[in-house]
Amino acid sequence: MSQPVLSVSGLAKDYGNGQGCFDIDFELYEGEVLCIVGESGSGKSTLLSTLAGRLSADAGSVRFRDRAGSSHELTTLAEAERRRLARSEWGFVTQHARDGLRMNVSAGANVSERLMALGQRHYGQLRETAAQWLEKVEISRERLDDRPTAFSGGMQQRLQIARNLVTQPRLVFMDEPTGGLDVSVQARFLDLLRRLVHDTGIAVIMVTHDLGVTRLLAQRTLVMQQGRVVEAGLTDQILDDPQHPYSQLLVSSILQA
Ligand SMILES: Nc1ncnc2c1ncn2[C@@H]1O[C@H](COP(=O)(O)OP(=O)(O)OP(=O)(O)O)[C@@H](O)[C@H]1O
Repeated sequence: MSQPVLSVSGLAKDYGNGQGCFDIDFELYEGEVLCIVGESGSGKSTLLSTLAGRLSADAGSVRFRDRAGSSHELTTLAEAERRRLARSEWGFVTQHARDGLRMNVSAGANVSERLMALGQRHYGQLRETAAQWLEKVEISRERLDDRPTAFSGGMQQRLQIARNLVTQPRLVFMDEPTGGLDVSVQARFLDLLRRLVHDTGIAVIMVTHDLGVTRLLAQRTLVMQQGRVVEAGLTDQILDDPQHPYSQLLVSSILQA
């Protein structure tokens, strides 16, 4: 088996009030989608932000293997290096598009920004790559010069995906990317995401409340309660035969809904 993209051991973020995330261990491989589920306040977003270096860790290790095979310890990475990796090797898709997009520049500029940050300067090529990525996320290339404010919620989320995937990252963090979308738009968005993961081989770590999303996308799932992982394993096993009482509760509450 290939080396993991991410190896996490003993990771903790302690807000000092007993809240945060603690003793987190897992590995993530290329092409794999891992969902983090759990009730509100269980530490899912804290874990995601700590993994991505947006919050500083208080203990443990997060080792990231880049495309060239070099390994980086993310918990002690210098800020400039973290920014470089964040632009080139990973992406971050937020629940609210306004947090992940630049709303007052064009869709094309949103998609090209990361390429420009990596040194691409040829205007015609940037525009063509941006147009191709809009089409990949099912937005007409005619909309290249429109601002995201003129897009629907589903289109904005698809634009965020294009903005993040254009640099072919190894790993994409997603925080409730379907949270603000209505059900029919969600289904189409999830289909697209599944196809892109399959085609590009990216690894994804996704926080979600929605076990339907987990079932559809994730090979593996972490169940969190009060800042800790109470159950981890294959998604089908966790959803069909949960072992921990809290996972059983979570699954049965969905079945009853
Ligand atoms: N900056 C902070 N300082 C202190 N406590 C915090 C801070 N941010 C979050 N917390 C607490 O840490 C716990 C975990 O929060 P977090 O946002 O990670 O949970 P979550 O599982 O993502 O919740 P939700 O599903 O509602 O987004 C919560 O009890 C929250 O109140």
